[in-house]
Amino acid sequence: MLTKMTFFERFERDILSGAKTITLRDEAESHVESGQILPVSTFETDRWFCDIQIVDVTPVSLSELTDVHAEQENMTLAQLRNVIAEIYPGLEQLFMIRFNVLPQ
Ligand SMILES: CC(=O)Nc1cc[nH]c(=O)n1
Repeated sequence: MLTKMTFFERFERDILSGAKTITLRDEAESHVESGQILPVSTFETDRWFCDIQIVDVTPVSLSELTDVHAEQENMTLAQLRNVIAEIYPGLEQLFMIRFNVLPQ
């Protein structure tokens, strides 16, 4: 089970504002469960910036991504596909983790 989650710094503002409410991860980073509370820090410097509560985790393949997923990531679908291809080149099986940011 994961005990923390990291995000690239470029996503921090969208997460804190509530504009980004999901993250798409590979299998290794999918081991969280509904209700779990996790500290979140930046991938680059491991700086804590919030705590999140997991809503749910759902398998989703790259080819199944829609505008709804993109909106939940505060991106266009084209942007989202590019981001995923950059982070997880060649990976088809993803896991959608929905979360809420807890008040600080
Ligand atoms: C650090 C890292 O992998 N961050 C990711 C990966 C996928 N989605 C996301 O929002 N953040």
